[in-house]
Amino acid sequence: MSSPVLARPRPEYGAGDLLTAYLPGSFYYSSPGGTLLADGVHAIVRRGAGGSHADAAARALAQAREAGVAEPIVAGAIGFRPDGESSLVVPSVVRRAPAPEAGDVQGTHGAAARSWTVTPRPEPADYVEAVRKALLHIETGDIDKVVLARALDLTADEPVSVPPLLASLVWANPAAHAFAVDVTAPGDPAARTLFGASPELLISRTGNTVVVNPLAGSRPRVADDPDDAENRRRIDDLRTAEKDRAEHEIVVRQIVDVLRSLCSELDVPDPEVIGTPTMWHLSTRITGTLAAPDDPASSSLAIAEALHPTPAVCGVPTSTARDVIADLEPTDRGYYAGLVGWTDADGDGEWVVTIRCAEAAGQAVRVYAGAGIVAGSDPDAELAETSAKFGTLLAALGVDGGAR
Ligand SMILES: C=C(O[C@H]1C=CC=C(C(=O)O)[C@@H]1O)C(=O)O
Repeated sequence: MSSPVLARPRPEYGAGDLLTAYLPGSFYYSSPGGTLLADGVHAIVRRGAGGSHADAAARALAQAREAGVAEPIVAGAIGFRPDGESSLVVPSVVRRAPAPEAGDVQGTHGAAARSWTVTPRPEPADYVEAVRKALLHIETGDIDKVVLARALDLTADEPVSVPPLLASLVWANPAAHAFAVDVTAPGDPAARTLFGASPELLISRTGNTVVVNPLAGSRPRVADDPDDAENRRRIDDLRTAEKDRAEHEIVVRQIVDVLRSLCSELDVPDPEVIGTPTMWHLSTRITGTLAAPDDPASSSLAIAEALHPTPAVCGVPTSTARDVIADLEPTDRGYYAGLVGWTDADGDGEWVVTIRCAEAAGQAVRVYAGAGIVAGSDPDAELAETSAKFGTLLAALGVDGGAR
C-alpha cells in the first residue's frame, strides 16, 4: 500500500496581510486580479545590449526553474525611455492573496501628514507655455498628439516612510493597480521606491486571453458634490466631447494595430467613462485571444514592450512625440510613464502604465502627472487636469493640492 504524499500546506493570506507585510525593498502589486508581495532577490534581470526585457526575463525564468525556484516570476518596473532605467528581479519568495476590498485595508489619507516644501517643475506658467508650444507642433503637422507631464518635488522634514503611503493609496481606491517597487540603482545616495495607484492596465494575460485597457480623455472629479449633479454633467461632457474622443481614439488605434498582429480575435467596445477618487476618464476595455500563446512574442512582458509607449503617455507619431517631450519637459521622466508589473514562466502576468505615481528617496518625493495634448486642447485646462491628477498622491501624502 502506498503511503499518502505529505505536502506542506500553502499558507493562505488576505490582501490586508500582504499590504501590512510590505517593507521597502519588497515588490508589492495589487489590482482587481489579486495581490502579490515578492521579497528577496533570487536573480537580477538585465537585458543585453539591444535585447528586450522580455527575452531577458524568459532566460531568467528558465534558469530559476532549473535552480529549483518553484513558480518563479519576474517583477519590477521599466522606465519611460527605451534607454532608460529598469529594475526587474526574480524574487526569492512570492506570496499571493485575493484582491483588496474596502473592508480589509486599514489606512487614512494623509498618513504621513507633516510639513512639506513643494517645488513645481516647471512652474505652472511654464507648463502652460510648453502646452502652447506643443499645440504649434500639432498645427504644423509634426505630431497628432503628445502627452506633456510635469512634476512636484516635495521635501519632508524627516525621511519618508512608504508603507503608510501605499496603505493610504490602496485604502482610497482598492480597485486601483497599486504598486511599490524598489528602484535603487548602484551609487544612489539613498534607497529609492517607486509607488503609486495607476488606473490604467497596460496588459494582463491569462492563458490565451489578453486584456488591454487604455485611458485617455479626462475630467477632474468633484469631491464635494452632494447630489452628484456636477459630476454627472462632467461625465456627459467627457462622453461627448469631440476633442477627448479624438484623444482617446488615437490611443485605441495604436493599441489595436499592435494586438491585431498577435490575436486571432479582438473585441474593441465603444469607450465608456470610468472614475477614480480624483478623475473621470474615457476607457476602452479591449479583449483579445492570442493566436500563438506559446510564442515568446506573446508573453505578457513582450506584449507590454510592444505596446509601450502608448499614446496615453507619449504621442503620435511615437518618435517625434518623444523628441517633443524631451525638448519641452524640464525633468527626466525616469520611471514615470513606463510600466510596472510581473510575468511568470508561462507568459501570464499583468503590467500597468506607471501613472498616478511618485518616487521617494530619503526626505524627497517627486510626484508626476501628465495630460494628452491634441488639436483643440486648452493650455489652462491641461494645467488644471494635471493638478487634479496630482491629487491621488497628494491626498495620500497629506499635502493640500490647492493651486498646484
Ligand atoms: C498621463 C497621465 O494620464 C493618462 C491616462 C489617463 C488620461 C490621460 C489624459 O486624459 O490625458 C492620460 O493619457 C497621467 O496621469 O500622468
